[in-house]
Amino acid sequence: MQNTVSNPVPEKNQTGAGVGTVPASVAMLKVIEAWGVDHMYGYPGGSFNSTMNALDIEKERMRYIQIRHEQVGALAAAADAKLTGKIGVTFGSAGPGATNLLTGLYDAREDHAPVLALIGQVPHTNMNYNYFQEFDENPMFADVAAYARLVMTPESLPYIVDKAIREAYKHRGVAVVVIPNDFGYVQIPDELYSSVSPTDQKDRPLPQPTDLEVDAVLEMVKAAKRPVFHVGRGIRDNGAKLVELSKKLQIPITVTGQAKGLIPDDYEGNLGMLNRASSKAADEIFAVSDLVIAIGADFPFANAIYRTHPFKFVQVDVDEAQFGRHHYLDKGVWSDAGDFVDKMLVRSTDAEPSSFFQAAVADMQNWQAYLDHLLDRETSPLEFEQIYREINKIANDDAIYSIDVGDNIINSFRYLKLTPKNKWVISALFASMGSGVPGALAAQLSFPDRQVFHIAGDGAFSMVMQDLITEKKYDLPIINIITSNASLNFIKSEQDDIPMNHSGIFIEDQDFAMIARGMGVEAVTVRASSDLPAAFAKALEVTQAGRPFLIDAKITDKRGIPVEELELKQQDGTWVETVNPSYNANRALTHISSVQEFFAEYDGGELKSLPEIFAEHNVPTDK
Ligand SMILES: CC(=O)OP(=O)(O)O
Repeated sequence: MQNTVSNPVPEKNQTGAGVGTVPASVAMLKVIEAWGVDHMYGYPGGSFNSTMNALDIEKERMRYIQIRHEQVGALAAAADAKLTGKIGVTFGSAGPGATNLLTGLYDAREDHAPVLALIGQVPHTNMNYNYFQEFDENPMFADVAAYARLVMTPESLPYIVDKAIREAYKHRGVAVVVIPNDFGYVQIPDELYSSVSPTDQKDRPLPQPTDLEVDAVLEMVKAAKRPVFHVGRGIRDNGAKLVELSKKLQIPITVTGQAKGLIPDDYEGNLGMLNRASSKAADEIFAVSDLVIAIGADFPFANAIYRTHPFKFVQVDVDEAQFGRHHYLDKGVWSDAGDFVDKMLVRSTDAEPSSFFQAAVADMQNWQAYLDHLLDRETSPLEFEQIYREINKIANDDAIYSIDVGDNIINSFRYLKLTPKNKWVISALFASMGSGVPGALAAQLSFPDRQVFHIAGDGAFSMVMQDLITEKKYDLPIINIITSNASLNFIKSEQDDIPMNHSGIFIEDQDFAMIARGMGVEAVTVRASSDLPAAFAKALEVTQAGRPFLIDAKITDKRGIPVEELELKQQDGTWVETVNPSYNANRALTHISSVQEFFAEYDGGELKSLPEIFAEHNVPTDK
């Protein structure tokens, strides 16, 4: 009765090469391999040993990446999916191994990343007896997963995993398969996996815009005086076409967090991101726009930014369930972003040169000059800008960036110069602190020949720093840059913006270089900008030799200019810019009465207000 579930004891040294049969767990891995997956992240536990056995059998085809906390594995699988578009795979054993996955799985769900999570379960004969680490796992995953199933027979395991992968792709989300450990050892007929035939995801038919829809949008563009694009990750590799459209229709571009780099940062009409991580130009131009065309964009700050401005709103989205999610619709176009842009190019004629577009470009150039001026300074104690100067100096043109949550999101947006050759991974909607190390692991594993930067604050890094061990174990030559200022500085700024004392945001400073060295990773500490060139030269030397490196950059807790505090209103037919007083209630800036004072507070004497720039470009002030 060797092959029955009632006697699931594994044979030693199973090879998976039995005549016509194979362990169910091996059959499952072969399905996952057939979908083009070559590595998965996890940490073993007793309830997962049948799959660990299969991972040993399949080690030539499936690389097991041993992370040191399941949350890191789940976040890394999500990052794999965000970086490659292909499904990421992670696992955890029953009980705590399963619960530890949740943060990463929610991150995947929120950022529409297809992820398969395999969950260990006690042997089926022990289920429902309150057995060690046993609990009913499916209800817990019901919310995060688009598909969650408990495997009921060994023979169904390869099918259920294949189905789970299809569901994850279809919903661009999480699929969970819970596997009673004993089932994985059972020999099942090998045709149960060999009949699996993955579908090429690129062949998925995408909704197309009709001529009528595109013409209606073009009419709205003609009627608008200050149109703006807001572009998300849905634009994928069509950034160059959007630049062409932006020039042709004279419409400036703003982007979402995940779309950084998809439109070259050096395109003059790319104003960058909105809201707190924004450029001044993006926030200002968006605030005065009378037509927003959102293309493949999800935007978590819609209630703060979209709904507070009176513009007409066009939404172009590949997912018909997303329409109206962020703003009432003047026009919805159910379409792939690239196909929409293609058709807009074909059906439009060149717009007249627009003073509004020129003013948007000038506003961005003025902002860029301000940033360059801050980059060029020398500072001791170290401020954050010079770190970005050094990164830009040594970065390859196809470098990949994993940026953790906090001030580094704002600063990376402002100071890193990216093009579509680069890749960038963040935890955008779930904003999970601790996503930086996992993102870098995923980047270096999926793209072993490319340079990978990981930038994190001390708070975020200390949540996952044990996984420097993983960088070391697999010789992943990641450049880790920790900006440490013993403060949760992003949260400090939020507390500064409301009337409250600082509470709970100061954290113990650590010697992260010493911690890294303790884990076998070479590292240095820097305290002044003059230390940076040598530190980055060492980082290059070590990573080019195939080893990870860490720079612990001790920075001040200075806040970058909070451009989201600027407000634009029309008064007597002209635009007036002020600083929103409600932001300043509890800090030294309460005395500020003009935007010029506000700019000066942040070393921005050369910054111009938007009404000044509008005046220089004769932008009509009518409503
Ligand atoms: C979350 C947070 O405040 O991080 P940082 O200190 O890096 O800004």
